[in-house]
Amino acid sequence: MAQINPSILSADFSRLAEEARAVEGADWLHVDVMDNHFVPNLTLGVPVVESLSRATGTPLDCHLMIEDPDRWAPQYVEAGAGSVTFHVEAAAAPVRLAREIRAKGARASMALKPATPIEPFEDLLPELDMLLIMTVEPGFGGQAFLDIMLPKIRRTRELISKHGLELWLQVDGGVSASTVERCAEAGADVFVAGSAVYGANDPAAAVRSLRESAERATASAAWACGH
Ligand SMILES: O=C(CO)[C@@H](O)[C@H](O)COP(=O)(O)O
Ligand SMILES: [Fe+2]
Repeated sequence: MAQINPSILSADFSRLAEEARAVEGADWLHVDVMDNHFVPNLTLGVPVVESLSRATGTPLDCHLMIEDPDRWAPQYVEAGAGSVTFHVEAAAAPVRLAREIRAKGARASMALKPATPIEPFEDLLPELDMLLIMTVEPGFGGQAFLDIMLPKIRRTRELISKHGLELWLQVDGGVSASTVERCAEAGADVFVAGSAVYGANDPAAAVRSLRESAERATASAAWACGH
């Protein structure tokens, strides 16, 4: 079952609660936390996540593009996030951190920037509930999808199948009506979409349409046979 997670980064920050409610029916609300160190952009932090979690019934999928996630990630669980993603490039102790996120009651997820390969992290996969493959350089919404990431999505799906894991495979960056099917065919099952949802006249309809396209592509994909 394909999941669509609208990214609040493309919403109007002066009306966050309203914008969160505009995508009710989405599986998760994707919240991009940027610290202007790990990426050259600054967004929001723990107090805003706390308020958002009270303002919407949609669970929060927090994507931490920050340094020192070992210190900060647990605070996002306490603030109400249902899923917390840290970047492996920034984490000092990714296994310990994933275990701590899970122990606090959230789904633990690890992200890879475009130039970070999956292979060195094969043994970590059982510690995770989701793996995020960035399909743009992290930092900004509205960038063009990097189709050179498709082989990495494919290889990651093969590793997940090889180990018989339930792990979700998320793609983030440039996901739209014209790229979602290729991501689904390659093996992704969770799709973050910022500009493709909040740039649409009807964001909730955009979510439904992306989900339909992803599910159609998944149904005919070799990786999903018997999934
Ligand atoms: O993490 C990020 C960017 O760093 C993303 O979540 C973007 O916010 C996705 O926006 P679009 O590429 O879909 O416009
Ligand atoms: Fe993101």
